[in-house]
Amino acid sequence: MAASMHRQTWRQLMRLHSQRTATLTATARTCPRFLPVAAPARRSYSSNPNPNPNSNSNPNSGSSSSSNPPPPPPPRNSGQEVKFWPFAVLIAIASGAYVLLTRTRQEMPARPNSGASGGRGQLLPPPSNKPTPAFSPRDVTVLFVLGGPGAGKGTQCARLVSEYGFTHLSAGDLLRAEQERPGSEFGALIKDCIKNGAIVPMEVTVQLLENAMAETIRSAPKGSKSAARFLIDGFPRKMDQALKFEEVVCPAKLVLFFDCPEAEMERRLMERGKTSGRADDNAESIRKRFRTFVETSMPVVEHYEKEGRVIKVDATPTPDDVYKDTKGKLVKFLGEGF
Ligand SMILES: Nc1ncnc2c1ncn2[C@@H]1O[C@H](COP(=O)(O)OP(=O)(O)OP(=O)(O)O)[C@@H](O)[C@H]1O
Ligand SMILES: O=c1ccn([C@@H]2O[C@H](COP(=O)(O)O)[C@@H](O)[C@H]2O)c(=O)[nH]1
Repeated sequence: MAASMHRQTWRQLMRLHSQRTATLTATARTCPRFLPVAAPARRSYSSNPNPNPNSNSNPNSGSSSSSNPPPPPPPRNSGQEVKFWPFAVLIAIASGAYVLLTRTRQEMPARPNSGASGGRGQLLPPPSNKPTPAFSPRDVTVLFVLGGPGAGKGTQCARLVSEYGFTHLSAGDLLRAEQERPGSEFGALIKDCIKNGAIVPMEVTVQLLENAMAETIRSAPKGSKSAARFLIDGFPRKMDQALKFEEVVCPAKLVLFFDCPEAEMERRLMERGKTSGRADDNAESIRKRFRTFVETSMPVVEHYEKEGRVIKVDATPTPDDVYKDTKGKLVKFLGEGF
């Protein structure tokens, strides 16, 4: 008996549900914009599927007889219209809060240094991406010394040091020292690059040079003239090194370029290789070094030539003659006693 009543109740509920769905679908078809808004449909939702509460047209309602099951239990809002004003109030509060928030955001100054120009706050200037060089060219003079392998850079630097009191820093020597330094994490990399005439990643070489310059200046007697004048030999050999060094270490005053034919350089290097003990003074390494020089280092010389910062010296004559020429050109460029 109880089970049969239960089944009846479910049947009624199901009928009710299909009627309601049919009404909603019909409304949506004729007025699609109602579709997403569920609330209006609820307005007619009452315990009685008949919109007219007095009507008795529902076959399952009205004069109940003992054969008819009792009406289904009313939904929770039975006998009451669903109250919409609380929703309206909630929506109004939420909208108000949203508008307020939007206005406040518009009035906030843009985040400093964000690059945004919107907002009414005072913006800080955008940060400069250019770092300040470690040494100012007002206090420190840097001359780059370039030329092919064996052109005689080291030979001429030694003479300038003894006559004019420059500090000579050879990038190759610094790399070889780093390669031999116990515990160096770059030892193997440097060794491999030198043997193959390849360029060591610029970060390593630029840092070694900066450290050497700082150490020279730090340990020099007060007022020492040579401590602040550097001949940077065999560097920069690649454009990225040139740009990086001038950006973070010190802008160079000029480039001293020793120009020498390959055949002469090869002859000198093969001769030097008899006693130098250098891993790259052999025919195979020399060939690779020449190639790197032409492809990677000459563009650096050309870059500085375009800027009018190159002093070119013919490096074929004897060391004495090359030196005479070098001095004369430096005097012209930098002045007597440079
Ligand atoms: N003008 C010259 N005439 C003849 N031999 C020279 C001359 N200048 C230098 N040399 C000799 O050539 C060899 C290479 O010279 P140096 O070491 O000065 O060249 P480098 O350009 O510094 O070479 P690297 O780039 O390999 O370090 C040395 O043995 C040196 O004595
Ligand atoms: O800036 C540099 C300078 C040098 N190297 C490497 O060292 C060797 C030897 O240089 P030398 O000037 O002839 O002593 C060179 O062939 C390069 O492999 C470098 O990587 N970066």
